[in-house]
Amino acid sequence: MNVGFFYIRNHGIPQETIDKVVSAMKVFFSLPLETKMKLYHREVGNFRGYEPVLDSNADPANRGDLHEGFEIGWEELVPKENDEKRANAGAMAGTNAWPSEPAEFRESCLNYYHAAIGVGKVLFRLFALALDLPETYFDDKTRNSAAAMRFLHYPPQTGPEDDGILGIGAHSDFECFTVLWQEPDIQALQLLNSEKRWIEAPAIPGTLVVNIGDQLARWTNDVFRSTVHRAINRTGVHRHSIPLFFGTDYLVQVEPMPSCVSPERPPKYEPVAAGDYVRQRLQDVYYRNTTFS
Ligand SMILES: O=C(O)CCC(=O)C(=O)O
Ligand SMILES: [Fe+2]
Repeated sequence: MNVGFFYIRNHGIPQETIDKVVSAMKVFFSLPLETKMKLYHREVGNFRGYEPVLDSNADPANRGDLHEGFEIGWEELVPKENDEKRANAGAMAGTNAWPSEPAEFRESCLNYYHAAIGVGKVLFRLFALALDLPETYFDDKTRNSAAAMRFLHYPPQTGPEDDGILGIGAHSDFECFTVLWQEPDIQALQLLNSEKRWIEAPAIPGTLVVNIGDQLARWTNDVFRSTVHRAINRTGVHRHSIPLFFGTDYLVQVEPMPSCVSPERPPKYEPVAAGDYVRQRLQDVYYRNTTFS
């Protein structure tokens, strides 16, 4: 409920699942730019696919973000007939675009994706209990797993502090919460504390970092608050991270829940359909003022 991130240990995701996805993404990012650009997200659509360095810009005060990325949404490892989840994804519907190499990329990514979704489902139950709601409150609002995952590579950064380029500029996340794997012992992530000072969120081996996003802040009328963060990689070595943005189903109306509204705490946010909200925020990041727009 305060500004900050929290860490999870013993999250249950096997180390092998993590090792496999991390090595697969490192191979993918080492491919020639022209190979990766075959999956360019502006051609794939709906924010899926490859994003080159300086393609996004999270902070409108900046010039661009010094990372490359690859983004996916919901997909079963073994497709089911009548995949209801995908059919129902509303404003953010779309299929993933996969590279042909490394061969194990899709399987490694989806194994990790579904393991991390499992962690997110547990967290939703804990958030419900923390709000004095029934434990299953979010279950029917998170059936279609509106969950996007990014694989990120931050090259080491050497430019001056004030040139308007960071690994990822200051922002808060758009969905309910983010489950983040960061490469152990490589410091890059920072968050803005209540005194408006940047403090480090260390990359503690064996943990996942969780931060609250704007959907949950809107939904709970700021009982849970989203925390502004950024990443700067000045370590001299390459750094990778994997955020999973766990949201509510895209068709759900996100509006301050009655238990979070009172005469002393009037509603701060207008209702908005979850998918429209996420889409608009992504559009800002990718189509605002980057070198590519
Ligand atoms: O790479 C990180 O540690 C943070 C990434 C992030 O904030 C984001 O993708 O929204
Ligand atoms: Fe973020």
